[in-house]
Parts: sequence; C-alpha cells; structure tokens
Amino acid sequence: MTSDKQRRIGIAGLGTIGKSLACALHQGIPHSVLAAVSTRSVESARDWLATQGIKVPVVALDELEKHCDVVIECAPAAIFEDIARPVLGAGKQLIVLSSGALLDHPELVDLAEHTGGRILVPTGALLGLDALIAASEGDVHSVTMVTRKPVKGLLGAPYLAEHGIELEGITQPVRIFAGSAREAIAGFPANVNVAVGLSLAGIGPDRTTMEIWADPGVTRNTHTITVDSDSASLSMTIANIPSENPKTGRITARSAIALLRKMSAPLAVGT
Ligand SMILES: NC(=O)C1=CN([C@@H]2O[C@H](COP(=O)(O)OP(=O)(O)OC[C@H]3O[C@@H](n4cnc5c(N)ncnc54)[C@H](O)[C@@H]3O)[C@@H](O)[C@H]2O)C=CC1
Ligand SMILES: O=C([O-])CC(=O)C(=O)O
Repeated sequence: MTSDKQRRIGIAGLGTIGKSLACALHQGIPHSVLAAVSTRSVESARDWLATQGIKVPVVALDELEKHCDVVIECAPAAIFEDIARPVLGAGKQLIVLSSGALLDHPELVDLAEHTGGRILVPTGALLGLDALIAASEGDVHSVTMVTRKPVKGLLGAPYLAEHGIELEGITQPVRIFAGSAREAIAGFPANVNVAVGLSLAGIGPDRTTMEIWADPGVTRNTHTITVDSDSASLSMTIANIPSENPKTGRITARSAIALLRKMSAPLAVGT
C-alpha cells in the first residue's frame, strides 16, 4: 500500500463485472483507489473510461501488478493464469471471480505461499460460505448444490455441445448435468464458478456434488445449497437477478466490492 494507506486496485477484464467494479471504485471505496485496468480491446476500454470520467491507464495483463497492490480478476477463465501468475509472483493480492480456474492451477496457491501473495475468493453469486467455512472446522458430511438457470444463462457451455444437448425451445425444466463440482466447472466454465467457491469452502471439488437444470420457468440464476455437518445443517437458496451478461448474477460484482470494503474496514463482519 502507498504511504497514505490507499490500496491501489487493478481490474483485469473490463466486462460486466469489471465495469461495475470500476464505477464503484470511481464513486469511492475507503482506502481503495483504482490504479489501472487491463482488457482485450484497449480502444473500447479507453472510450468507456472516458465516458465515465475515469482517468486510469489501460495496461497489458502482465503489467497490472506494477501499478497495483491488489488485482481483481474478472476475465474469461481461459486467461486466468496470465493474470494470476505475475500478481502472485510479485507477492501481491489477487481477488478471483473465475474461481473455477483455480482447480486447474493448484500451483498458483503454492506460488502465493512462497511469495507472500494471497488469493481471495469472494462469495460471488452464492451465499452461505461463512457458515460452511465455520462448519468445516468440524466434520462436514455432505454438500450439494442445485443450479437452475434460464436457457440463455447456459448457452455456449462446452458440455452442451459435447453431449449434443439442444436447449432452445424447451418448455419444461431439463436436468442437463449431475456430478461433482470438478466435473461441473469443466463442462460449464462460465456458468458455475460458485460451485468451486462452495467446494473450496467445504469438502473439496470431488465430494461436493451438483445438478444443473435449464429451466424456462425461472428468470433468475438460482442456486440452492444443502449442507449436513456435525454442527449444523444448512439449506439455502439465492435467486440472482442476471446482469447485462445473462450468465452472471448482478450480485457478483457487489460481492467483490463488499470484500474490498472489508479488507480495510475497522469492523469486519462474517467469517
Ligand atoms: N465467482 C462467481 O460467483 C462468478 C464468477 N463469474 C466469472 O467472472 C468472470 C467475469 O464475468 P463477466 O464480467 O460477466 O464476463 P464478461 O464476458 O462480461 O467480461 C469479461 C471481460 O474480459 C475481457 N477479456 C477477454 N479476453 C481477454 C484477454 N485476452 N485479455 C484481457 N481481457 C480479456 C473481455 O473483453 C471482457 O471485457 C467470468 O469468468 C465469469 O464466469 C461470473 C459470475 C459469478
Ligand atoms: O451468476 C451466477 O449465478 C453464477 C455464475 O455465473 C457462476 O458461478 O459462474
């Protein structure tokens, strides 16, 4: 952090989540200042920043860490490593939205351990991680999640093409996947990052199980989690209003904003 205790924040991926974060930082988050952004189209990023009156440099992904103390990753999972490695290699903090990509890169956790960097996974579009983390101090017997999304929140997932699943025109809910969280994120890398956050908070990606339903009867991205443990049982549902990106719940960016506030707050609530 700089001497006036301002954390310099970088945004990697100026899409639906990244723009919300940039606007929130521009409006003001205590002890946090937007320092740089990185995205695929430099020109359109500059244009958008200018329309918002935000004056920060647009830099290459691997240059973000030079400008920042904390980088928020909110880009496609495919470029996760390109974003994460320089930040963690420099011993800095990385807030991760493409949490599913962490399963493919366990070595980045080792890198953070080695350099003193940190990887922070906000609750994102889910709920209940606080209670599951607490329950995991004892024995957690089972964790399951059932996700229901409107068809447009699922289109483009590789699992659909691989299994020849056609969703357009369905009139009834269809269960399109049942399996572990690890299998789910492999097939739906832009749709169920929350399953990986859930598994990292609890019993891991192989024991955490889930179902994914394409449901023409819902307008919200809905996740129901059920946990059984030796301290509590949990059963909870979140119904997310989609953002401009139909795959992404509006609350996701707000979760990252809340985490930024918590990182500097004199009073921090929740596990
Ligand atoms: N953890 C959670 O609860 C949730 C996580 N997500 C994940 O968060 C991530 C971001 O989501 P959205 O903002 O909705 O996605 P988006 O598609 O709206 O934005 C992604 C941005 O990354 C940029 N980008 C693409 N390729 C790039 C490259 N090579 N270099 C730099 N930038 C590049 C795009 O131009 C775009 O601006 C996704 O991985 C999504 O799956 C989404 C919802 C919930
Ligand atoms: O926004 C949601 O409902 C969840 C989501 O896309 C994800 O976990 O990738």
